Amino acid sequence: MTSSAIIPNAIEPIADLPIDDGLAAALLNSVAEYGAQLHGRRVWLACSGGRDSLTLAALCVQLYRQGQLPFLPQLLHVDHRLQADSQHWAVHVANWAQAQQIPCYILSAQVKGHDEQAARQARYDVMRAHINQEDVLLLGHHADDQAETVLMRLIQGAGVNGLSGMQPWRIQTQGAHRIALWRPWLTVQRASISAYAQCLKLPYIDDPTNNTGDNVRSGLRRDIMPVLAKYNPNVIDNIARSAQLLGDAEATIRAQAVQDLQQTVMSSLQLPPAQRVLNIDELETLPLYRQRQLLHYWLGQDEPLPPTKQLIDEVLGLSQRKDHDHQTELFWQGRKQSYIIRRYRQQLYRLSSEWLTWLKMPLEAQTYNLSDLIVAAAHSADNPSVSISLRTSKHFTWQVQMLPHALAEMLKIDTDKVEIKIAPLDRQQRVQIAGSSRPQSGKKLYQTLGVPIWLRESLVVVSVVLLNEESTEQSKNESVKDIPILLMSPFDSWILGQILDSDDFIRHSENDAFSKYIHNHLSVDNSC
Ligand SMILES: Nc1ncnc2c1ncn2[C@@H]1O[C@H](COP(=O)(O)OP(=O)(O)OP(=O)(O)O)[C@@H](O)[C@H]1O
Repeated sequence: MTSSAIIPNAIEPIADLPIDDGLAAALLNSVAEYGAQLHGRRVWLACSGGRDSLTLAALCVQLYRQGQLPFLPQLLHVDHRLQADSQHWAVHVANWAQAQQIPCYILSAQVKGHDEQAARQARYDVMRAHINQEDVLLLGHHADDQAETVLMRLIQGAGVNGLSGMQPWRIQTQGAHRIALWRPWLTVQRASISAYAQCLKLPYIDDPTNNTGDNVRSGLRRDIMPVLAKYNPNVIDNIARSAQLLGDAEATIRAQAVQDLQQTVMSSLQLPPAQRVLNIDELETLPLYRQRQLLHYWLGQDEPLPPTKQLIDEVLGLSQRKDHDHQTELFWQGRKQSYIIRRYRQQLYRLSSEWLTWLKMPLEAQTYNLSDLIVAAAHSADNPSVSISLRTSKHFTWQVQMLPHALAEMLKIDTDKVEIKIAPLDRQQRVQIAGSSRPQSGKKLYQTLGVPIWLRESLVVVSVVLLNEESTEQSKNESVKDIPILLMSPFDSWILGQILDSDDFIRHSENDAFSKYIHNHLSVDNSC
C-alpha cells in the first residue's frame, strides 16, 4: 500500500457543537443494553483517525461533557507502518485528542504479511497487549461494514453463525487474557456518520485504499452494494437487520447445542482441550439436524473459528459406521492447533496433536525402595505422600501419588526389603484384572478394558517387589517376588488380581487395600 491519505489540518474543539440524535441514541441504547457488562470496566476506543471511529470519538466527548455518557474512553491508535504517511496519521490523531483533552495512546504494530487480515490481526494483538484483562474496546463498525461482512460470508457459504455478522458485544480471549469488543453502531449507516462528521467539520483522514483496494470487501462495497441498492434502497439496513435476527437464531442454536452436549459428553475421559469425548449412542438419540449442530459445537470448542461443513459431515459419517473399523482418522487444522478425530467403540474422540505426541513419548521403568519413599514423604509435612512422574512435557504431567507409610503399615515387614516398581506394560505380559477369570495380554486385554489404540503405549503396571533376606546382586532374580498391584492409564486404574499361589504373602483383597494408597494423577496446562 503506497497511496497517500488526505490529512486535514484544522482541529476545533467539538464539545459544545450540536449532537446528532440518531447516532447518540444508537450509542446510548447500547450503553443501556450492556450496562451490566460495562459496569466498573475501563473503556478504550480504537481510533484509526478515519471518519467512523473519529466521529464515534467526537460523539463520546460531546455526550460525556454533557453528562449523558458515564465514561470517557481513552483513544488507541495503531500505526501499521504500511503506508508512507502513516506516522502523520498517528500525529494527527494525537493532536486531535489533545485539542479535545482526551487521553490518546499511539501503538506500533508489526504486520506479518500485506493483506487486510494480517493488519487487523496485528492491530488487535498490539491493542490487546496494551489494555488490561476485562477492559472494553470500542470499535467504529457500522451497518455498511456489517452488510459487507454478511455478503462476504454469504458468498463463502457460511452458516448461521457466520451470517449473523459482527456481534455488538463479543468476548475475545487470548490464552487467559479476556477483553470485550463493543460495536454500538452496527445498525447505523455510514451516510449518517458522514453527514454528522461534515456537520462537526471533523478533520478525519480519508484512507484511499478503503474504496480502491482489490480485496473482496472493497469490491463488494464499490461494485455490488450500489447495484443491490437499485433493487432495494434499504439494502444496508435490511442486511444489518437480517444479521441481527440471525444473531438471535445463533444464540438459540448454541443454547440447544450446549444442552445436548451435557447429555452426550463422556466426562470421565475428558481432558479439555486435549481430549474431548462424545458418546455416539446419546448422539444418535437426537434428530439429524441437532446431531450436526452438536458436532459443529463440540468440534469447534476451544477454537476461534468453527470447523467446515465437510468435516462435520465426515465426523457424522464416522459416528454412523456400523463396522468395527477403529483406524479411520479425520484431520482438522484449527487456528490454535490441529486435531485428529477418531472413533473407538461408541465414542468419538477429538484429540489434539500435542496430546497425541505426548502419548507417544516412551515410558521408563522405575523402582524405589519403600524405605527411601518413606524418607522422601517425611519432607512433606501435612501430606505424607510422594509423587513419581511417569511422563512430563510442557503441557501434560502424569504422576503416581503414593502414601508409603500406609503401604508399610499394611505390609508389616522390613521396608528395606520392599520395592515399588512402576513399569510400562509389555504387550506379552499377562495380567489378571480383579474380577476376571484369567490373565490376559495384548489385544485381548485392551479389548477387555476398552483401551483405545492411542492410549495403549500409556499403560503401566505398579508392583510390589519383595526382596528375599538372602538376596545378593547375583541371585537377585531368583530371590524376589514381583506382585503386580495396579494397572494404570492416564485416565484409569485397574486393580490386578492374584496370579501367584494361594499361600503367597499378598492376596487379592490386599491388592484392593493397596490401591487406596496409590493414585493416578494427570494434569494439563489449559493453553494447549
Ligand atoms: N489503525 C487503527 N488504529 C486503531 N483502531 C483502528 C485502526 N484501524 C481500524 N481501527 C478500528 O477498527 C474499526 C474498523 O476498521 P476499518 O478498517 O473498517 O476502519 P477504517 O475504515 O480504517 O476506519 P474508520 O472505521 O475509523 O473509518 C474502526 O472503526 C476502528 O475502531
